[in-house]
Amino acid sequence: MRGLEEPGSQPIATPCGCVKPALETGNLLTEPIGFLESCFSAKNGTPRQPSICSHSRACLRIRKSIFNNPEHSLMGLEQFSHVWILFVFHKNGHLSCKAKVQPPRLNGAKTGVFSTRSPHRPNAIGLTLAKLEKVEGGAIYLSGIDMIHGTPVLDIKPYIADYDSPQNLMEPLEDVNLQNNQHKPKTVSWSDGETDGCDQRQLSGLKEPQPHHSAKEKPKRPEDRTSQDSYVKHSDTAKIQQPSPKHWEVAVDSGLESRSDQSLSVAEEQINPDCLEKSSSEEGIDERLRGAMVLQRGSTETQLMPHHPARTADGAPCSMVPAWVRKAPVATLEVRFTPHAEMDLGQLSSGGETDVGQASFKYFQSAEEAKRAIEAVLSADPRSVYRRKLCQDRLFYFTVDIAHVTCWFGDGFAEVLRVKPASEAVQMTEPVESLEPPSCL
Ligand SMILES: C[S@@+](CC[C@H](N)C(=O)[O-])C[C@H]1O[C@@H](n2cnc3c(N)ncnc32)[C@H](O)[C@@H]1O
Repeated sequence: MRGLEEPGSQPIATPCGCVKPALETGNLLTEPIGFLESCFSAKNGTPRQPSICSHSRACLRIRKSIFNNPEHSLMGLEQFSHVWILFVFHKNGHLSCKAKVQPPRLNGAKTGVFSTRSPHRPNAIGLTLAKLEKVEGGAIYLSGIDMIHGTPVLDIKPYIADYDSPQNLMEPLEDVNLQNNQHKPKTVSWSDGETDGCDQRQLSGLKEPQPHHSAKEKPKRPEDRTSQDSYVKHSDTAKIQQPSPKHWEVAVDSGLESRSDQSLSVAEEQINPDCLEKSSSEEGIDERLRGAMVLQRGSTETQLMPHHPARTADGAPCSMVPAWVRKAPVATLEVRFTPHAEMDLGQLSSGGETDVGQASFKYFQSAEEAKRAIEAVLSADPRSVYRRKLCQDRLFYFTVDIAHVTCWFGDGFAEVLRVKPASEAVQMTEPVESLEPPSCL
């Protein structure tokens, strides 16, 4: 078999004579399809993953320089509930050449850049799974985002659970009685269904995990199943059906994102760390990271369902993440507002007719929604490791929509002290052209 040749770094001349970087070289000359209008104006206080703050909002207008009729490129996208957004971390300053990084969730521990979602990576490309609120002409409206205002977006792809989430991989059609549109109860036992092949197949040599669900847990009868249960089946079998918004949520909840929501009772099995020695030492992983991995299988309460595909139809394993992704050494914080901050927030209005001089939100629909967004951002502890460790008593500021938030952090909590109108509010209606950088990225 022929090995892959190292492609030349020279651009290749096209028949028309102009010199363009060839796709074969992997040197893609990117052109943003649009620049994001986001409720987050700066990196500070922007959630580290989209799942942290479901109320965060953004709008992306496809540029006319990409497609004469941008709306044509979005045709059909409205049938999807979620989209992948590929973008450039344009505020990184420079491309990173560090092979190891220190993700804030690891509180100072190092790990290889490619085992993280760090913005500091060789090609500065970000990937966010966002909820698609609506498609309007040549624009899409998103929620649950972690990108700042002005972010250059390279691509949009529909999120398809069947392809994108190992937990949603298809089961054989025979499992479902399509005619009656009812689920056939499987004859599989709990332990059959859930003591999956992940460990045996992929982690051979590891201690065999014990099933952790009690004997009391029984397979649900069809009539007892929740909407979450039925989503799995519907998505497997009737793909052209438009899922209800409730089902959309479920799809993401069982997806791959790391969550700040520590209340999720994730069913997990701690695997003998010794067995990871080879790969972890070879990768140079930080000593503090050694230890358990988690088989991603969802919560015992909601996801240990007999038909939930803990492994694929052909017995392939489900997905795995290291334990730190779900059980980070960084605690979730309690968030409080001082009476003063509550009053400040009440004075920011949700748009429409406002009293003279009253600032109004561009992205949030109400002060209550803004409050929930602020709580979500702070409970995930948005501080850098440096700040967390060395500047504990410093005030922390960030801007979300038109709210400029001042807070401080104590032991296990964050307290919002003031919420003032930001002097330079992020404008949802701002002409896109004004966001575009002069020429290159
Ligand atoms: C940890 S990254 C994850 C982004 C994406 N979900 C991913 O996994 O690739 C998210 C952080 O990147 C930073 N960020 C967002 N947009 C950015 C941009 N345009 N340039 C540089 N940094 C950005 C913010 O500080 C945000 O908290």
